[in-house]
Amino acid sequence: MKPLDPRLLRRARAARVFLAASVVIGVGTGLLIIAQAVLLARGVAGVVLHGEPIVSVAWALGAVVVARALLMWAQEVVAQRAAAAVKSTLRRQVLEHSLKLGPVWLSGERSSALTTLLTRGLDDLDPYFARYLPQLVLAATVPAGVIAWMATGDLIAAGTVAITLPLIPIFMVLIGWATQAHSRRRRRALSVLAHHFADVVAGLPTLKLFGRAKAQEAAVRRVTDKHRSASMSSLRLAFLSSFALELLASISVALVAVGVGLRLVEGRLGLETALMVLILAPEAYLPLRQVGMHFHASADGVAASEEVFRVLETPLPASGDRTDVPDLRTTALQLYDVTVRYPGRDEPALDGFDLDVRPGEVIALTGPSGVGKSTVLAVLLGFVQPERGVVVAGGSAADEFEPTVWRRQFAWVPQRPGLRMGTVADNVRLGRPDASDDAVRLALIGAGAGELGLDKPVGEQGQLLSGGQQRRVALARALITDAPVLLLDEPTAGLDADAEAAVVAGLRAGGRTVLMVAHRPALIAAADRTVEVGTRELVNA
Ligand SMILES: Nc1ncnc2c1ncn2[C@@H]1O[C@H](COP(=O)(O)OP(=O)(O)OP(=O)(O)O)[C@@H](O)[C@H]1O
Repeated sequence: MKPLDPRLLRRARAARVFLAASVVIGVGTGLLIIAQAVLLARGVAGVVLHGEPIVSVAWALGAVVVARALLMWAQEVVAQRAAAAVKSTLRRQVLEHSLKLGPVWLSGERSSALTTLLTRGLDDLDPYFARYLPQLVLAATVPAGVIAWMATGDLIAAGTVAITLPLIPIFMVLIGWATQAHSRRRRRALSVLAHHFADVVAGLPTLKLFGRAKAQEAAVRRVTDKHRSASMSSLRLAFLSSFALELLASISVALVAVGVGLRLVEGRLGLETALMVLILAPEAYLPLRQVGMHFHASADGVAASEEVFRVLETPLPASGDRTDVPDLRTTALQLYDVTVRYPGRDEPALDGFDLDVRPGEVIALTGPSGVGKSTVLAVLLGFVQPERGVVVAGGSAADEFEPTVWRRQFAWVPQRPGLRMGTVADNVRLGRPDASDDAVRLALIGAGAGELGLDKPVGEQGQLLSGGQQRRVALARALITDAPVLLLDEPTAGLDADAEAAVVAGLRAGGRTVLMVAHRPALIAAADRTVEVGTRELVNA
């Protein structure tokens, strides 16, 4: 683990500002530590040797202590602000980047891992900024200053500190290597735990129905045990490494003290200098020891930021920047020899697929489950990059166009409707935010959902609506857009015959181009043309 990931500085301006402020505070702290030691040594030596009054030194010492307290407060404020700003910057960047990577990249386990990362995961950066980084800066500034000052009074003591001090970072690096693997293991266990809980809670009704709810207890216990033992071994390592560093620092200070004592007795060193060296010696080791202490608390934060960078460094699919997308109301759309292979799959999901979509046509894509029908829609939307072949509109390849502008030509109803919490009207208005109530009502009627009130509440992921209602609201959301092409993935699955008939009528009424994945006869019959995916054959309905 690198002490400071340069990517963090590159990606988050707040981290750079924070580091600069920390260096200023670190240098100030170093100077105050030296001033404090000098004043203390002078005061004690003055009282002991010459019986001088301590008042003026005490005032100066008081001022130094207050100044140190102020610097610590400033460091705390700067650190908390920086942590909050960096977390929000990284969250925003990860969200934006994953949106650009698209729903296919996000699908499956990745979405829950990302949820853990963006919520609880990034909060682990708090101790990294509040404790670890400031100490790291102090470790880089204070010992150097302290040794330099010591050298002006006692070269041998300064030399002893300079030789023993590097042992601490060497030990820290060794401990760091061991910690890194532990921290990763703990993070993985936490992620598995989060997924497992989410899955069990989401699937509780099903598990109860099949009498498997009790069996989950054992599984949850197994996963939590793994997490517990990973956490315990991290803690064990943290305690052990603190002990090792403390021991090393104590022995080093003792070495300095013995040398100073001997030279003092032999009369080669004055009392004031000896006191100053003795007060300063522990201060030289302290920042490094504390870096070691906070290192473990911050390791989770660094692991989280590494995951953030893994997402941010996932290359975006190549895309063009042309914004002159042809209007698909009047322009045909073609797929030539499109072959798609998902990462990690040997078999292509779609193999040499051709399709010619004329404006205003209603086309049904049919074929057995898993043959690649949804993949055709994903290719058209630019969510999946074909390994071979091309999508063409008006003589230009689709990937020459800016993806968001290209996607404005389409309204998409995926297999999972993806509704959000709010009301039915809120969800329909995602298609057109400025739509009037009448327009929303019309879209709902077009989707065969005229009976749904606009203010009917919708829960998270469409809860509080039936499966069929969710589909029809998602369809209304597509119908209310003015996109010339509708891409519908089994839009009438789960609907009764009447609702299906209403949907079919609604689709045809708009006069738009429709490309729909269809299994049900009523929907297939409503199409102008049926295309069997996976056979390269066109069958006219
Ligand atoms: N994100 C993905 N990662 C890996 N493989 C995928 C992914 N999405 C789909 N596949 C695979 O690609 C193949 C085609 O999937 P697709 O969803 O396009 O089929 P489909 O014809 O729409 O199926 P269905 O009718 O069941 O919805 C399947 O074998 C599927 O397992």
